[in-house]
Order: sequence, then C-alpha cells, then structure tokens
Amino acid sequence: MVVAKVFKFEKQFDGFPQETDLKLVEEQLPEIKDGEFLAEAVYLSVDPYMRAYAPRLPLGETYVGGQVAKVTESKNPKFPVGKYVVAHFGWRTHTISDGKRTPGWTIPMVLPDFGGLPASLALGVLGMPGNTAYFGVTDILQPQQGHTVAVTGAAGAVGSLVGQICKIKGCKVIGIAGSDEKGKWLVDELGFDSFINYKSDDVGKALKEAAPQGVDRYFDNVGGEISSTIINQHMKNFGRVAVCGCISGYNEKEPPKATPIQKGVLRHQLRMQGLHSTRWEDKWMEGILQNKKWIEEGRLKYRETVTEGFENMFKAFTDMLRGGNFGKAIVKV
Ligand SMILES: NC(=O)C1=CN([C@@H]2O[C@H](COP(=O)(O)OP(=O)(O)OC[C@H]3O[C@@H](n4cnc5c(N)ncnc54)[C@H](OP(=O)(O)O)[C@@H]3O)[C@@H](O)[C@H]2O)C=CC1
Ligand SMILES: O=C(O)CCC[C@H](O)\C=C/C=C/C=C/C(=O)C/C=C\CCCCCO
Repeated sequence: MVVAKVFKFEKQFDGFPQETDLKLVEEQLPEIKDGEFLAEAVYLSVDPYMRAYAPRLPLGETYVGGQVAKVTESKNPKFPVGKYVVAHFGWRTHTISDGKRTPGWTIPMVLPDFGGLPASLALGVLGMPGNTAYFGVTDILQPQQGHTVAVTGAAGAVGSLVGQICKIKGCKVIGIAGSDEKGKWLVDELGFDSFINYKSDDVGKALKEAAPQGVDRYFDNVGGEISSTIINQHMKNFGRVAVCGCISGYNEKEPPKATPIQKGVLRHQLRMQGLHSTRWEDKWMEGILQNKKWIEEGRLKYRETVTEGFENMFKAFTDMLRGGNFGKAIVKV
C-alpha cells in the first residue's frame, strides 16, 4: 500500500499566504488499474501562478503545481517504469495517473533526452519558465540587434533567462530586481549590462542613467508602479512591452493602485501584449531544444534555488514570493 503525502488547499489566502491555508495530509493510494501508472515526485516546482490562480482554485483539493516524478509502477506502455515525467500532479509525493490531461492543466509528458542535464530543469529552463522566456522574447518582444531591453523580476526563473536571451539577440539589457546580490549575479555572471535595485534605487532616475535614450523593449514580470514608470517615462516611440506577470500585486488584499499607463502607451505608440506560456503548447519542444542548445554552447546559464524536503513546500513557496530565490525555485523531495 502506497501512502502519499499531499498538501490540500484548506483556506483561501487572504493577503500573503499563511501556513495554515494549506494542510499536509496522508492519502492511501489504491492499486493501479489498466492504463494507469504510479509516479513518485522527485522535484516539485513553486511558482508565482500558484498564488495568482488561488482565488479560482477549489478548496479541499490537492494544491496545484508541476513536478518531475519517477514512474515506479505502470500499466500504461506510454509511461514505462523508470522513466521521468513532468506533470501538473500538484503538491503531492505519489500520484496515480492515466496519462491524460487533467482539465485546465497540462498533459503529463515523459521527459525528453536532456543529454545529461539534470531532470529538475524540466521545471525551469527546460520547462514552462524557460519556454515563457524563449517564446515571450522571440514571439512577443521581438528585440532587434542593438535594442535596449529592460526586464523586471530579472533574477528569477523567467527574467534571468529573458535577459540572457536578449543578450544572445545582441541587445543591451538592464535588469531590475530586489537585491544587490542579485544584481551582482546578473551583471558579473549572466552578462547583463546593468542592474537596478528597485528596493533601494529610484527606478526612474536609475533607468534614465542606464538608458538615456530610452528603452526599446520592456519584459514586464511585476506590474505595478515600476511598470507604470517604465511605460510612461522611458519607452522609445514604437517600443514593445511584453506583459508576462504582475507579481507586485499577487499578495495584496486590494487591487494595487498604480499610475495609469494609457498616456505613455499612446504618446509613444507602444505595442503592449500579454502572454501566457500555454499558447505555445503546440511548439513546446522548439523552446526546450533551443534553450538546451544555448546551455550546451555556454550561452545560457541557469541557476536553481533548491529547498530540501517535501514538508518544506510551503516555506519554499513563500520564500520565492518574498524574493529568496535566484533563478528557479524548486523543492527536492
Ligand atoms: N505569462 C506566463 O505564461 C508566465 C508568467 N509568469 C510570471 O512571471 C513572473 C516571474 O515568474 P517566475 O520567474 O516564475 O518567478 P521568480 O523566479 O521571478 O520569483 C518571483 C520573484 O518575484 C519577485 N517579487 C516578489 N514580490 C515582488 C514585488 N512586490 N515587486 C517586484 N518583484 C517582486 C522576487 O524577486 P525580487 O528579489 O526581485 O523581488 C521573486 O524572486 C511572475 O509575475 C509570474 O506570474 C511566470 C511564468 C509563466
Ligand atoms: O490572474 C492571472 O491570470 C495572473 C496570472 C499570472 C501567472 O503567473 C501567469 C501565467 C501562468 C502560467 C502558468 C503556467 C503553468 O504551467 C501552469 C498553468 C497552467 C497550465 C494550463 C494548461 C492548459 C492547457 O490547455
């Protein structure tokens, strides 16, 4: 008899998540049936969407999330024993799956050959965040050689890759994030051209110094007043803004107030577009293969912030929301 540890969504978040909002329980799993397989979580992801989507999630259910799991029993030939899968099984250690899509989430996928790279990357640079960065830059932002690009959430899973991909495209990249240590990593190790600490610098003033002629492309991971400042005061005419996330407001009890951006969009005739990684589901492997190639060529670096122990999922999640992560935040079971 297999016993799964599962985090259930006990109470709707009210502001910043509290430990008592989720409940760790044990579930006895039945024997697998024909067409099913049993998978044991090896790495689990903690992502901002888990906070952003919370108001729409049902209470009493397993909390949402992606994981890399090892198939330990199988009566489904597409998911043989020993293979690793990446799937939205949620915050749980063991899962019985029929390999089909859970409505509203992604379909379980056997990990492609990562050529010796760690399987955990399926939650980061070789998974959803990596593809958000890759397609967000190539399809939405479309930076040209010589462009100046600003990216917020710059030291996180998506932002750290966005900046590097823009460097690969020949751009000047300005990263905006929440600590000088993050800035040092971005500039010294990832090759960003400059860094702004939004917690200690005046973002408008610092951006004027870093990009006196203005910004051609802005990849927005945070929303709020920082984005209003960039859009209203720093974009060049006909610039593009890719709206990827608005984490600055996810934990707020009331919708955050920020200076309206319409004036800036109009004055500079900007093209501003929201994006959601799932729109590229039909060409998902293109992003994974390109990011993998850039890693192998030494042109794309990744970093993971690893929390040990399934019991520490909540801590890893809230540490990430507070900015404790460099690159992708994951949990190792
Ligand atoms: N559209 C899509 O398909 C996707 C969108 N996203 C979005 O992209 C963004 C980044 O996601 P991801 O890379 O996974 O997460 P990160 O790895 O960037 O982690 C979240 C980071 O957000 C920063 N942060 C927290 N609070 C604030 C705040 N008030 N203002 C500014 N920054 C803050 C913290 O860094 P710091 O120290 O800099 O504050 C923290 O490390 C999120 O908004 C997310 O919702 C992510 C994946 C897919
Ligand atoms: O309120 C909002 O909508 C804000 C959303 C913020 C969020 O972080 C943005 C994007 C989230 C991306 C999540 C990607 C995932 O991998 C998990 C989510 C969804 C998978 C859905 C698959 C549907 C296939 O049809």
